[in-house]
Amino acid sequence: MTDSPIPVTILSGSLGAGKTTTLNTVLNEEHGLDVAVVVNDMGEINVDAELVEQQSELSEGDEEIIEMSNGCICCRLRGDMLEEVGRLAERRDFDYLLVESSGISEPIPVAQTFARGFEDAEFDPTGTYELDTMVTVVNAHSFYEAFDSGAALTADELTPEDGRVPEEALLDQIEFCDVLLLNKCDLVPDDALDEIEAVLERLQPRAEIIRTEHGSIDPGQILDTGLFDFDAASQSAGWKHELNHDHHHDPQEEHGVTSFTFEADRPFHPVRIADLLAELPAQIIRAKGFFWSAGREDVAMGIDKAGTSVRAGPAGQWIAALPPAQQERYFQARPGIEEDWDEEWGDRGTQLVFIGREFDAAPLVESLEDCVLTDAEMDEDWTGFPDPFGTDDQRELALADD
Ligand SMILES: Nc1nc2c(ncn2[C@@H]2O[C@H](COP(=O)(O)OP(=O)(O)OP(=O)(O)O)[C@@H](O)[C@H]2O)c(=O)[nH]1
Repeated sequence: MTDSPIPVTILSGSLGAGKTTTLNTVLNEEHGLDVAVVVNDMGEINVDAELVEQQSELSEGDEEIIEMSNGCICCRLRGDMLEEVGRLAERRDFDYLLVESSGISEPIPVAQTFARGFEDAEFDPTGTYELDTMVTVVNAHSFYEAFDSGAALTADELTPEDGRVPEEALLDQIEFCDVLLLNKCDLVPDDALDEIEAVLERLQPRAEIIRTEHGSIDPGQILDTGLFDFDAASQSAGWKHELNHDHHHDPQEEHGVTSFTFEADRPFHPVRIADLLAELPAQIIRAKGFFWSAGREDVAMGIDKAGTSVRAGPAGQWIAALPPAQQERYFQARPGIEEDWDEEWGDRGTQLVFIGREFDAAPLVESLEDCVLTDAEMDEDWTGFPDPFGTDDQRELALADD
């Protein structure tokens, strides 16, 4: 074997989406590679690793499976995983590493672990491993059911360690990957698949979308693709595209999928916007961005809607609220910032992206406009407004089963 870095493919996706099935299919296909497998399962017993062992005819001894339980590789197990892959690398008797991450893993820390190492770990993977492909397996059937009933997008019942909900983990995984496998296509009618694919394209314009049944793919579609690019992946979320390119603020409708950006220079009334956010239609699959809530002239409020979960709360400081010396640093680091700088209010303002299906954007835009302060309210003392948003962090506003 040569000393060139060992390529790594990471498989993400919610519980039951078909990660293990895909893994088994790929391992059983002719791929001409000696593949080592690391499986991260959150359960006490690592069922997945057992399944992989039973199904993938390991008698030849050309595949090695490392099991990791009781934690998630994006959180507690980051160091452990590096230790394992470090141990594997010492032997170097394989030429490809395939990692199945738990359904609730955040893809960015997992990718970072391979691409940039992890400070507390003894093993530094850079140079030894090279992230090749980030794959997210999407359960087409859950999407279909969610579309039909406004139910959650994922059947995953585990809660990520940082208190996020599984739907947020799924959206993160969709928004940060190179290949999206739309699995369980056998359980969904073709016209619904077209619609799901249109939604996925809007959520993640950069990813290659492949429809699968029982994880059946050509191994070359996820092994040795050379597709991974950290910076490109970090910018690939559809909502970032919408925010960064102000080419269309008018609602864009295609294949039943609508997206638009809402902007305002004046603040929202805190109660009105909180009510609106709690009542966002189920057809809005993704909402992201920041807003100015009257009375909160120090912090920018953030919104994060992923499927049925909606969070809102303090997300960062307005540059205009920082001490002058710090402001100066922002001006230098981000030329062009002055263009949108208001003489009185600086960078305070609102920019929100909404992505959904079969919804009429006009009434929502109108409702958002009604949340903006009126001329009379602009002259009022905003500190007198009741403020339903918490002070700590973005918090859950509404859940599907509530
Ligand atoms: N009908 C149908 N069933 C599938 C398909 N892919 C997987 N399954 C089944 O769905 C169930 C879950 O599949 P897994 O591969 O274990 O899913 P996973 O993502 O690895 O799940 P966890 O490891 O538990 O998070 C299994 O019973 C599979 O046989 C598919 O395309 N169609």
